[in-house]
Amino acid sequence: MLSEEQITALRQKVASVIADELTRANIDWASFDQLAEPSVCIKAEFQDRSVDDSSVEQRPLPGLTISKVIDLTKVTTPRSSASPALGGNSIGVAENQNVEPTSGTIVPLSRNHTPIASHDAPNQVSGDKGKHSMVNENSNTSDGEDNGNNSRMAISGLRPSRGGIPVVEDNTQRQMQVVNENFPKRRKAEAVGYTMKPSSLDKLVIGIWEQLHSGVSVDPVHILGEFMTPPLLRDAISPSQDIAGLSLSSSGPSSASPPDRHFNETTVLCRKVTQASRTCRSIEVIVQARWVEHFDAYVEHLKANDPKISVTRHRKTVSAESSSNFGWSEKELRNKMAIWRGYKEIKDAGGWASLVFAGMGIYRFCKYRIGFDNESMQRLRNLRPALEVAADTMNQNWRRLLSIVGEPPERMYSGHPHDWVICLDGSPPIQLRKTYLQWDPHFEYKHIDESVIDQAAWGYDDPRWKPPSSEALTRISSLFVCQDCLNEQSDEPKLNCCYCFPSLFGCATFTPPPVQVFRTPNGRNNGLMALCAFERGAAVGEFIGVITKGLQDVDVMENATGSAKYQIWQGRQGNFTRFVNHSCNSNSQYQQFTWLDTQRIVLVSKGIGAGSEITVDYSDKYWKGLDKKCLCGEKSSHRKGDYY
Ligand SMILES: C[S@@+](CC[C@H](N)C(=O)[O-])C[C@H]1O[C@@H](n2cnc3c(N)ncnc32)[C@H](O)[C@@H]1O
Repeated sequence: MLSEEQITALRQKVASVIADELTRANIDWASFDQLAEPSVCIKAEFQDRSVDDSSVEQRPLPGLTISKVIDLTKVTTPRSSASPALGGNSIGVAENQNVEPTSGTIVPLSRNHTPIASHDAPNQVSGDKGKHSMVNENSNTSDGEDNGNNSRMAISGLRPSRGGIPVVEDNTQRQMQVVNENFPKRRKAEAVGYTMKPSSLDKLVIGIWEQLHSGVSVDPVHILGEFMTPPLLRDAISPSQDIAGLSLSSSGPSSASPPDRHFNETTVLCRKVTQASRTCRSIEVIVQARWVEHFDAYVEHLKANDPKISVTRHRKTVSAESSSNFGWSEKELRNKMAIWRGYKEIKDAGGWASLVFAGMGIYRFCKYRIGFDNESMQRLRNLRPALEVAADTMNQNWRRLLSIVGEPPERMYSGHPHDWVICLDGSPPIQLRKTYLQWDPHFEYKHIDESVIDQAAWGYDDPRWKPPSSEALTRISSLFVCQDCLNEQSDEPKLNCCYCFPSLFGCATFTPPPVQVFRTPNGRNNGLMALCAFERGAAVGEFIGVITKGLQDVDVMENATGSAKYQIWQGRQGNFTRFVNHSCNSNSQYQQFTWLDTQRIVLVSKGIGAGSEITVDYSDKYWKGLDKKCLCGEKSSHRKGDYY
């Protein structure tokens, strides 16, 4: 019995031999042009060569023969290289269907899957009846459409999915669809929470969200002790050193550091200085805001002690004393104080987090004071809990900065950012689980970044596995080729060349998506809000959950590769896409995308404004026969007749 590693090595060997043979063969590639529908026939037989008798024909081992005709039409016919993102004809679903390759593929694949603990298995969770289900019926869901290409065991590190496709009736309600068409024209989505038109306060607030979600760390540790180490730039490039780092001085090349070390050390130093500077900037504004408070308190104190003198007079006295301490003219101090007072007002409304995470725009905002009206400040007040949840859960040490101004350093909100549900009226955030207890007293939700395979349903197989496209066959050096842009895909950022959804796949930095779970005001329980704008075509996130099958009457996304139907269940674990509500005029849609030969479902923006609720169209099928009314409120709803 061969081990899994041996089988993988065997596959790789076979693949590379075929590739070598193709290179060696004197193929007139130019004449491919003349073939209307080119195909290649690959035959491989595993034989026992130990059979001595040359007169006996070597027989192939039963069951281990590959014989496949591979359609190359798509390889030789130029395709659009546009991203699967919006705006082109290259929307993933349709493209992916057409390039469904055969089992004659030679790309080895081995992916590890995290099995879910049996107690997490949705099959074993009862009491979830009456939840919703979503379906993608745009892929090759029919077994018959597979053209008999199920025999993929010979070429993939994954074992083929088992049979036993669950019986899920076609007319099951609550099934959502992945869109398989160009985007419809749509009008601008209306913001439900904080309308952030790009001006004054809106810009400031968007800047705060961007800072919060950029992964920036404001921690006093960045300025305390970081620079106590020996000077990092002691080997700075001097005029006597050439740019390649080779010393031209008499001490010779041995004393010089190589350029890569210079570069790496400078990168570290630069990062530290940038972090420290960012942290100092935050400290600066909070201290200045606090200074204004102390200034006002001092004036009040003087007034209380000497009520006969006017407040203006007392203020002048304190200003004079301060300008002398700062070493500025009184006018200079007045100008600066006006800006610092702005910081204080922002802090009073939006809390300390709004100051600490404000971008550079806060200076301009406070200098010109455009938008410092009551309405704007009320909006900031409503935002405060949301900002604090995001700051506490994504930047655990930010409150330590506050001890400089005598505020408690303990965070108020712990856990995952989406463990908290924000209220639009500024009332305190609610724990996520509490918003579901009325339906399920034991509700818990585990936030995960990668889908997990329900082992009880699929063993160690991933039913989302898709055989690589025929393009992949022509580019043997690339292990994984994007079926949309045809570039090489890799989890290793240095190797990856596919930028279809760079915020999700193949790029170095993954920052938390700027979204927050919020309480809908009109009976839809929770929803998902975009804190920053998502450009049309940008990925909001991947639909993550438990890959399972056979669930009925619970919320699932249904999808299929050529040979396997599967469901993604978000009832107990998943990501924020679980909170996306339906709209008949949605501002996002689900699209299929294949990453490393594994099918994914990506929530893609159709143009989402900062502060808007993120919505998708669940499809008619989802609502069919469902005892619920659509509350999206869209007048233009094609379900208007049904639900209003
Ligand atoms: C995937 S969940 C979305 C998140 C959900 N609102 C929550 O709080 O968990 C789908 C469910 O949300 C509710 N929902 C979503 N969109 C809705 C809409 N337009 N009108 C009414 N209910 C909606 C329905 O109960 C639906 O079954």
